[in-house]
Amino acid sequence: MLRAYRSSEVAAAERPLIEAGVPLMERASFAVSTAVARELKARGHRVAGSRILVLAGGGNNGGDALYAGAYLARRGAIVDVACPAGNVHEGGYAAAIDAGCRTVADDELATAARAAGVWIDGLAGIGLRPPLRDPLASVVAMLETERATSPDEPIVVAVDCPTGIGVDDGGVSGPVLRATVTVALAVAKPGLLAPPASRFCGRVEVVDIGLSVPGLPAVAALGGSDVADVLRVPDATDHKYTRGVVLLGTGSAEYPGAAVLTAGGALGGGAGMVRLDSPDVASLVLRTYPEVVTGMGRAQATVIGSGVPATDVDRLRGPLDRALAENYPVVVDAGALSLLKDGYEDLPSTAVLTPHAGELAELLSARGEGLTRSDIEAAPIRAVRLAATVTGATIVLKGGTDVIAGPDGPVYAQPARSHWRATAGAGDVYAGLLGALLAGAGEDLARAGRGYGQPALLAAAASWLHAEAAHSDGPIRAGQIAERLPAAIAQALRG
Ligand SMILES: NC(=O)C1=CN([C@@H]2O[C@H](COP(=O)(O)OP(=O)(O)OC[C@H]3O[C@@H](n4cnc5c(N)ncnc54)[C@H](O)[C@@H]3O)[C@@H](O)[C@H]2O)[C@@H](O)CC1
Ligand SMILES: [K+]
Repeated sequence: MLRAYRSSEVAAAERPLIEAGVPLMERASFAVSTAVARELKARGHRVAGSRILVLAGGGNNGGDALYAGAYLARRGAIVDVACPAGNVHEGGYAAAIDAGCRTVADDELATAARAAGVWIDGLAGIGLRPPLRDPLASVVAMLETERATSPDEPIVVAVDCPTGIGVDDGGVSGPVLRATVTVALAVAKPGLLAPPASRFCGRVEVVDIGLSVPGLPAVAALGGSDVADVLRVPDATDHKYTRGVVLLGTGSAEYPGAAVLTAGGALGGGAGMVRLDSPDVASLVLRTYPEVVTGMGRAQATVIGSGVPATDVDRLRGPLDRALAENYPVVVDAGALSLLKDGYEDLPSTAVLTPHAGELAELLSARGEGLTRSDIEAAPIRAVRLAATVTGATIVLKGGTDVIAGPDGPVYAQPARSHWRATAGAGDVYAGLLGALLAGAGEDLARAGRGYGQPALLAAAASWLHAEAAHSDGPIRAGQIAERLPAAIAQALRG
C-alpha cells in the first residue's frame, strides 16, 4: 500500500530526528542519486560522462538535489547546478562545488537544460505554498517549453514531489515541472497519488530514509497484496450463499447491455450467485450468462441504477430501502443516484455511490453544496470527502484515477493502468464487481452496522482489480474487462 501523509504531518515527524542530528538529508540525497543512476542505466547509459542539471530552490528540497548532484559528480557525471530562486542551501551548494559541479547563470539555464539528459528537480518540495511564484514560476514554464521543443526528452527526477503541485490537496494551480520519476522521501504525499497533481508525477518511488509517520494516511493506494488481504477466498465450508449473492437492479429497455455488463462484473468478481430483478432484460442477460437467476430474493449486496434512466428508477426504491433497512451494502450507480437527491439524509457507509464528476456535482448541489463539475475535477480529494461527510455514504468518483472516500478513514486513489479502459460500459462492470466484493463481506458488514471504513477499502480493491483487468496495450471493450476479472483476482492472490 502506498501511504500518503500531509506535509505538516511529515514535518512534525521529521523534527525530532533532525534535532537529534539524524542525517536525513544525506540519506535523501543518496536515494535521489541512486534513482538517477538507475534511470540512466535503464536507458543504457552510464553515470560517468552523463550530463545532469540540478535545479535547486532555496529550501531543503534544493539541498537534497545539490547533495545528489555532488554524489553523481563524484561518480563522473558532468553536473551543472542552477540556483534560480535567489537563495540556496549553503551546505548543499558547497558540497556540489567541492565535487566539481559547475554553476549555471540564469541566462545560461535554457542551454544547460537542453544539453542535459537528466534534470533533478529540487526547486521546491513540501515547503511550497502554491501557486508557484516568480522567479520559479517563469523558470518552470521555460523548462516545460524547452522540453516540449527538444528532440530528446530529458529524464526528470523530482525530489519528493514535482515542483508546483498542491502537495496536500492534489491540486494544480500554476506551472508544474512534470516528472519522469518522483522520489518520495519516507512516505508519499497526497498530491503524488491523487489527480490532477498525480498526473505530473510519473512513476512514484517511495524511499526509506529512516523516518516513519504515525497515524492513518490521508490518502492511500492499494497494491495487489492489499487486495489479496481483503478478497474473500472460498474454503471447503463455503457454498453459493455464503460466498455472497448479488442482486442486480440494472439495465432497462433503453440500455439493456448494462444488465449484461453488471452481471459480467459480478460473476467475474466472484459472486456466489447473481440475481437479476430487471424483467425487461432478463432473457438478454440469460443468453450471455445462464448462471444468472432472475427475480427477487435474498441477497448480501444490491447493485442498482446502471443503465436505468432517471425516468425509470422508481422501481429501484424497493431494493434500495430493503438493503438500507437490513444493513446490507448497496451500490447506487448512474440513474439511481437521482433517488438520493430527495430524502435519504443520513446514509450508512455501506451505501456506496459511484458517480462520475457530473453526477457528483448534481448530488452535491441537491444537498446545498454548490460545487461544479470542474470544481470537482480540480480537487477530487476534497469533493469526495465532502460528499462522504454530507451523505454519510461511501463515494467512488470514477475517472482516470478512481478517488474513493468513506465518512472516515483514508481517501483511496486507485489509478488506471491504461487509459483504454475509458470506454462505454466499463463503469457498469465496476458496479457489478463492487457488488460481488461487498456481497462477500455482506454478512460481516450487516453485523457491524453502518460499515465505517470497510466499504471504502473494498471499493478501492474493486478499483485495483478493474484497472488490472482493463490493462491493455490497445482498445478493450467493457465485456472484455469483465471476462478478465478472474485473471486479475488470481493475479492479486498470487501476490
Ligand atoms: N527537514 C529536513 O532536514 C529534511 C527535508 N527534506 C527535504 O526538504 C523539503 C522541505 O524543505 P523546506 O521546508 O525547506 O521547503 P522546500 O524546499 O520544499 O520549499 C521551500 C522553498 O520554496 C519557497 N517557496 C515556498 N512557496 C513558494 C511559492 N509559492 N513560490 C515560489 N517559492 C516558494 C520558499 O521560499 C523556500 O525557499 C522536503 O520536500 C524534502 O525534499 C529531506 O531532505 C529530508 C530531511
Ligand atoms: K521538487
